[in-house]
Amino acid sequence: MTEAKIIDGKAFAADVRGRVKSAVDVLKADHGITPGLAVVLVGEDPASQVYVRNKGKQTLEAGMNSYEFKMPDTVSQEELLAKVAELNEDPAVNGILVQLPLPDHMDDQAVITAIDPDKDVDGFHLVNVGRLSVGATDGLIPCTPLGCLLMLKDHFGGSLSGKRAIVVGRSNIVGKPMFNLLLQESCTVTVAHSRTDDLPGECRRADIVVAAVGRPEMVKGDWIKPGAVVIDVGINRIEKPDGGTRLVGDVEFESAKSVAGAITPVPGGVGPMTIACLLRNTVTACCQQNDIPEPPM
Ligand SMILES: Nc1nc2c(c(=O)[nH]1)N[C@@H](CN(C=O)c1ccc(C(=O)N[C@@H](CCC(=O)O)C(=O)O)cc1)CN2
Repeated sequence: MTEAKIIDGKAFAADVRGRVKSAVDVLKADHGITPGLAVVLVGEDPASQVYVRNKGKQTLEAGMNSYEFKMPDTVSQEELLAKVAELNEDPAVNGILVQLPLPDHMDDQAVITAIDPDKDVDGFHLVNVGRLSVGATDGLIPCTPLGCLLMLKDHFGGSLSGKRAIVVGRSNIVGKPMFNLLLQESCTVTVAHSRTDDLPGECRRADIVVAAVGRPEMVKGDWIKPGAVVIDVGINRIEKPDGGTRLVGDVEFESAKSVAGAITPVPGGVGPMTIACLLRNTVTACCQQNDIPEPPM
């Protein structure tokens, strides 16, 4: 049997960033506008520090302005909300992102709700959730599901119409928006979760499997229909027998790749698309705020 095509998320993300840069060049040349992205980091979480650093670097590389705000984890929610309010009013800032997770004393939803929905480049605000759920075209779409969709559309040559898809996981950040995006593409979509009966059987019916459940290597190769496309959103750090650690997805890659038609690896699959789509959303937000057509990306 032939092995699955490995979908190279790093290369795909680099391509998206290149298109974003070209769009930014058009905005600068034709409209004299440079999009700006503000990222707020609260606390010292090492992984979050890396993600925020990469966001700033890639924003600048795309030719946009990057504004980074670091706050200690002792900061009060009121102080964070005041920063968000200031950024909402700043015309140089087209996109605002508060890095998650926030410290325990903060209410994530209250902070997200404080962001101007038109600057909510994470697509987490209830207004954007609502826009996505009714198929509105002016919403900002959460970056990770958007990245998955772009990879799927590329694989299938543009149309997903009629495909049977399963999303394993029902989180607000990935599972639910992924469901809405696939439904809009005229897929027949199942959302599976911890209470789903016969999860392997449900997966075996799907042409597209999106695994976003947060459990290391839960989806096994014999759950995959031969030739199906597997998008693995999981990023789980597990211990190796020698005492070190390694990253694995929610799919058992080795067994799945000998059955699937195409599969994303972890690392190097969906992960890099998250930041690329954040840059894309920042350009989208900037165009909407200035009432100018979005250059193709
Ligand atoms: N406000 C937000 N917070 C968080 C988001 C988000 O989209 N918005 N997502 C994650 C973190 N994240 C970006 O913020 C992110 C996660 C992973 C990657 C990535 O490229 N991962 C690599 C592996 C990295 C490693 O070696 O550890 C990969 O999968 O290849 C990019 C961005 C939570 N918070």
